[in-house]
Amino acid sequence: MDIFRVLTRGASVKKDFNRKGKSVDYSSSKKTETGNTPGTKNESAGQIERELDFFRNKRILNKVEEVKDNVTESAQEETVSETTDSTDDFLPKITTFKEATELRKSYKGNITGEDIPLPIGSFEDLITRFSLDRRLLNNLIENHFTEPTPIQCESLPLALHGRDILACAPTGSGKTLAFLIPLFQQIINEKDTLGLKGLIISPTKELANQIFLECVKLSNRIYLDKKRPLQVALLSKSLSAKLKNKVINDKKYDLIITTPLRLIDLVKSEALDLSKVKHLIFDEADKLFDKTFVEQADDILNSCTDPVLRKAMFSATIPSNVEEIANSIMLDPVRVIIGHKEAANANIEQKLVFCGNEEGKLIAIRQLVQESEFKPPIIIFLESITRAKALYHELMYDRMNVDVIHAERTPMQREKIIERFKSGDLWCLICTDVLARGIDFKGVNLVINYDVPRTAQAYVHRIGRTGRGGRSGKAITFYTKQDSLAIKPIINVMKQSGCEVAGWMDKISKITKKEKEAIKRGKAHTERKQISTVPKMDILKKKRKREMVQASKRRKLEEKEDV
Ligand SMILES: Nc1ncnc2c1ncn2[C@@H]1O[C@H](COP(=O)(O)OP(=O)(O)OP(=O)(O)O)[C@@H](O)[C@H]1O
Repeated sequence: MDIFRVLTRGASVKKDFNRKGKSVDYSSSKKTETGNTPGTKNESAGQIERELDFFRNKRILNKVEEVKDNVTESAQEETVSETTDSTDDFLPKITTFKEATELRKSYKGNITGEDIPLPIGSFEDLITRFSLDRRLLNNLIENHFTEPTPIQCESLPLALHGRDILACAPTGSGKTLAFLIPLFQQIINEKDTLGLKGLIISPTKELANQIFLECVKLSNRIYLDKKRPLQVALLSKSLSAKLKNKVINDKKYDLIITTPLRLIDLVKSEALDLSKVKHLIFDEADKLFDKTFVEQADDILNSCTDPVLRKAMFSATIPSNVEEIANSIMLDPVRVIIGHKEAANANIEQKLVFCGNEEGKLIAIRQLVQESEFKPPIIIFLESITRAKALYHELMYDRMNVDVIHAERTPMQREKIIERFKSGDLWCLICTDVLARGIDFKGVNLVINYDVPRTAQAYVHRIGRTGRGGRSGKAITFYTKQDSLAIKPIINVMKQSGCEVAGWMDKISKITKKEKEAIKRGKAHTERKQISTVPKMDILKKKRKREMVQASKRRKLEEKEDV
């Protein structure tokens, strides 16, 4: 239980994103990641914390201490000071095209577009090249973000040069900071303009909330002038109401994070003015430009009327139709691809399990529970609310520590369950695709696709809830006879991600044109039999009993009416 709690606690579990595949020197530490001094807690927990404290090298701890000292001295100071210069000796700077090519080769970066700036080799590189605000750098280091990930190396200089960006990088590779860091710097640069300057659009409330929490970390102690802190808001129901009723002035905020519908509603009721927005970011862009959201995304674009509006789209999957849309709405965009566009995160071990039929899936999951493979925390994805509920009842019946999240649960219930899962009180989370995108649970060990996802993209995002921040993870996908077409795109993702694929899988993975069309039209997924281990005879007996009770009630009523 201790191990589980430590593995799943809300605090960051970070691993070096060393781009050259070298390991970091994890020398002895002064403090653990949570700030506890080793030895003050029980030994086993302390041991585990040390193992998970990936940033526990002397260099970084010294830097954090140094930053803390500086921050207390000058919390509201804006200018970049010499503190950072002392780090020049160990932090790489990219100054030539040759160095840039080498770096890009190391992380398989494919960057296309006109006048592409050099990537950065370190966060400190941003100081010399872009006069990065020291308080922003301090906040990064204090939160143990000491080295940029590949997508950050590329996106930061691009955004700070004011370029439109279409970025595709693996799940869990740090895309959030890739758009947040330059956005904060730009808001600081535009401090003389009052009102909303930046907008981040997310497809789900959960993800919007998570991005907001990252913003809170980054904006700590940043003031735009002596009295005015940089103001970030999550567009919640209550904030919407306050803005509508003019309880809050809409000029109060510099940056807002929101889901599309809530924003459109405010704009239509003229409670929020987007005409000064200069930075518009679509996180999970392919979702926001698919048929569910595209109209709302279009409305948002039309409401942001500033002529120098900069746009950025980020996702782990960017299908070609989204690229076309991006090219039509962006100005000279730069396309950043890290790794293979159609692949899953390489840190995830992927596996397919044939279960024959629906009953076989329940047997398979119960078998997994008996085996060492079933290591919490675990997320299980299903294709519908009904099925998620049904599996929840089955596993509850087995006395498993499990809960379920889907669109029918209230925001409060969803929030509480997520908290319990993060803190380690909940071992196994069943959900629909509502949690498939963007959500950053630290240390999820296993993702189970109880139902084969409908698209290769959905698969990449679902399994991307594990193997995040440089950690490893495992994904198991159940399939039955009726999924013979649906698993073909999944096998192709596995191949692209470098997984070992058996000969028979390779053979069946070839998709004909006709099959491609069928998959597109949703024909690969026929209706599934309901989830239940109760034998058919028992279901029939129950049904007959229910009908008999109803018939008897009806008869009694008729008799009464006759009297
Ligand atoms: N430079 C960094 N150094 C260390 N950890 C980082 C860095 N950047 C991001 N992280 C951590 O990596 C994890 C994954 O980041 P993030 O959620 O931004 O991934 P993502 O690429 O947006 O994934 P997804 O595609 O699933 O949305 C987070 O816990 C984040 O705090």
